[in-house]
Amino acid sequence: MAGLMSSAGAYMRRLWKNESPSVRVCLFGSGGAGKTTLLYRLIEGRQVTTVPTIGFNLENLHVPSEGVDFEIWEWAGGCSSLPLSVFEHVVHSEVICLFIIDASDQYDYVKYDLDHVINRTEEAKHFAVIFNHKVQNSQVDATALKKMVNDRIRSRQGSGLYGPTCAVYDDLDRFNAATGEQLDILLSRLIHVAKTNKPHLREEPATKVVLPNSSIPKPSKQELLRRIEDRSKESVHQLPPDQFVKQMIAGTLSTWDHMCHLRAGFLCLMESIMEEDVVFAAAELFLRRLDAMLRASPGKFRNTFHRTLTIFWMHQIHVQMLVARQKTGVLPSYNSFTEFLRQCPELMDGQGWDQYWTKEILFGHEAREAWVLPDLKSLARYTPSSQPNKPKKKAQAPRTNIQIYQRFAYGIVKTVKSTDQRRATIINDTLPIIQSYLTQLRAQSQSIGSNEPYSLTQAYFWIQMMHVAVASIPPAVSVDITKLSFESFGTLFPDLVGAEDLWTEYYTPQQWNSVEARMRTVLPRKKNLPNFFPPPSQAQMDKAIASRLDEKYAGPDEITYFMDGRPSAEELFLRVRWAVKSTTVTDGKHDEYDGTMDSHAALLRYVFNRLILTDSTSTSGKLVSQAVWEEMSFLHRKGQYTCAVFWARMILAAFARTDAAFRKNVDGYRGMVEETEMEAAETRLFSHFLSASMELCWERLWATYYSDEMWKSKDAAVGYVLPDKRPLPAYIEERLN
Ligand SMILES: Nc1nc2c(ncn2[C@@H]2O[C@H](COP(=O)(O)OP(=O)(O)OP(=O)(O)O)[C@@H](O)[C@H]2O)c(=O)[nH]1
Ligand SMILES: [Mg+2]
Repeated sequence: MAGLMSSAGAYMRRLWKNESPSVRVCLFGSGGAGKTTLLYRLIEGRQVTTVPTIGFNLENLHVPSEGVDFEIWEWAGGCSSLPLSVFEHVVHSEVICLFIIDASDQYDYVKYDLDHVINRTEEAKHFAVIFNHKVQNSQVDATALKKMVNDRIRSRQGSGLYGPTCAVYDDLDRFNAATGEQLDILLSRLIHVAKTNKPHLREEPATKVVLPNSSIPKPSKQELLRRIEDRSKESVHQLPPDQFVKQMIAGTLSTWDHMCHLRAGFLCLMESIMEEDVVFAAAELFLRRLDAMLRASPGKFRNTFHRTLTIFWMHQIHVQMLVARQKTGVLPSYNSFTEFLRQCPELMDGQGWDQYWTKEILFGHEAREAWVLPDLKSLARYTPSSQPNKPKKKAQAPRTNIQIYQRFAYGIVKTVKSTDQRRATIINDTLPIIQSYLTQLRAQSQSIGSNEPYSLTQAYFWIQMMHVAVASIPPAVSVDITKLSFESFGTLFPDLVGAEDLWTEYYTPQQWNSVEARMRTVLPRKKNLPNFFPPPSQAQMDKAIASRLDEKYAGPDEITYFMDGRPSAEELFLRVRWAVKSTTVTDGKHDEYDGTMDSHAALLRYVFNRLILTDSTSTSGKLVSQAVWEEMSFLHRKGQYTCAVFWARMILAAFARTDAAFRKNVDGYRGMVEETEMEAAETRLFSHFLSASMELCWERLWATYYSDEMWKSKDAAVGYVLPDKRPLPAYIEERLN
């Protein structure tokens, strides 16, 4: 089992691993110290215009003459808010940490950042402090600052617990990141450290000392299994699942112990298993039930309302459910909780949280009310091991018009479900899109599709079929089709999605292929279109769930086109058109942003408008990234900081990828004076922009970079947290020009 589970750390290390033999350097320092300036002085050999770094910049520096390659990670200032995960995953025993201080800053300004970094880089190979003398020959006397920094570093080194070798490069008293003065000395020192083996400072290896949270010894596996056996004999655990839930809500359970918590959590997870954010959906369900229980019998049970702990346990149970699924091929069943628990007795240790949080954090007010990330160790994540014999699921590119119609039809039905717009409006708006898509495909290649021209009747037929299919899923079932990929949906209705000749039941070939049917919707001659289908069987539902989970937890070697609910090309194509259309009628409003499809499109449009109006080459012009950040910062105020950073970076990266022709059109747009002309041009540009980066229209794009646990944390709301799945694309302003 250990092989199946790996900690987030191990997963990220694999993704972020130093594949090349380059030496990693981490640049830390307070905001505005000159880290970015130093980075690009090294990389580009000149002074670049910088903006406050969002997240980090990552560049490679080759020094062929010395045979050394550096991989430099420059972190945004204000390191004291950098989360533990940065240090855990990026700093290891071969890493050089460089802390830059603006020599004109006060010690009070830098000390928190300095302490934060020192306390978290014990694994590093070398730790050095350098002073950036921004203003040369200035009156500022940095002697006091330098002394305090020296004292601080010495005391750390003298503590005997600190691993890295340390140096304060205060002899470089003219060092300047912008002009590059004394940069050669800094570089030669870094090269020297890179080429030197890590000195052994002490006899025993330098291990991080984590003070145990409690002195109570951990129960053994036998002990935990014994607890499970004992408790499961109690009447409360003999109750069938439905009864258990009923009695919980009614406040009539005989006890409310740790095993009851686990069972209630397990059942909530089973009910939420198809949700996109299973753990969070289940946690909310659990807390609602808990609340009902506490109200129903005031004083009977201890109030165990605690959001962070609830999410923690949901996460732990969920990981074990996925592990069980990988072992046996199926999810544990609703009725087999005790059996499930025997496979993972560690869940029975009610103190299990103490490896992850300090008590101070976990039992503070904030963690009780909101989801707060662990401060000791990242949560273990489920990463499926690759199974060489398992057939790989690959999305097939649609070959025939029917397959294309079906995918579009499914996209339409999903759109109807997930936006406020009326079905008829959506269909009317979408049919021309399908037509243009097919025309485009026909123009691009002769071999794609069946080469049949667009047919209104055919398009409409499949829309109707998909709609009826979706409507025949019983409402009580927790299958939310807005979260199902087309492929998973196909497992629910194999007779519909698999059967390309379904139309023959309704239309004669003559009618189906007639020119008339192309131009307008003709009604079938053989049989009326259906109003309902038989609902999917339980077996088909189970298959759809399995397919959805396979997609959601695709192994690293099968990161396919679906990865975690990524919409199909047809769906993205629709989303682009929708985004353009919905934002052209009414301009989006900032304060309504809630991350849904409609508000997301409005956000994109808003930022895009600002982007194309910002002429960074004019003297009065703002930097593009600055303008984007200004436009996004309302999200920051709304407590969605990481979200703001993420979309700012994604939009900027997409903008940086646009081609010369597009930029030229942007210039043309800026030269326009006529308002209506400008509006039309802006819409055209927006449409071009999104068509080139269709993924931007997917409001859950973040899910390919972040786990739900990271993204939805309080930490991500108030500050920037790093993606734990893969790094964001880098962006620097000047590569735009
Ligand atoms: N004159 C002078 N200005 C500098 C020097 N280093 C940085 N600056 C200026 O100081 C400001 C901040 O520099 P950055 O390199 O962006 O600072 P940073 O440490 O990356 O800042 P954050 O990313 O916000 O943490 C910019 O306006 C730079 O031009 C220097 O050596 N001399
Ligand atoms: Mg910077």
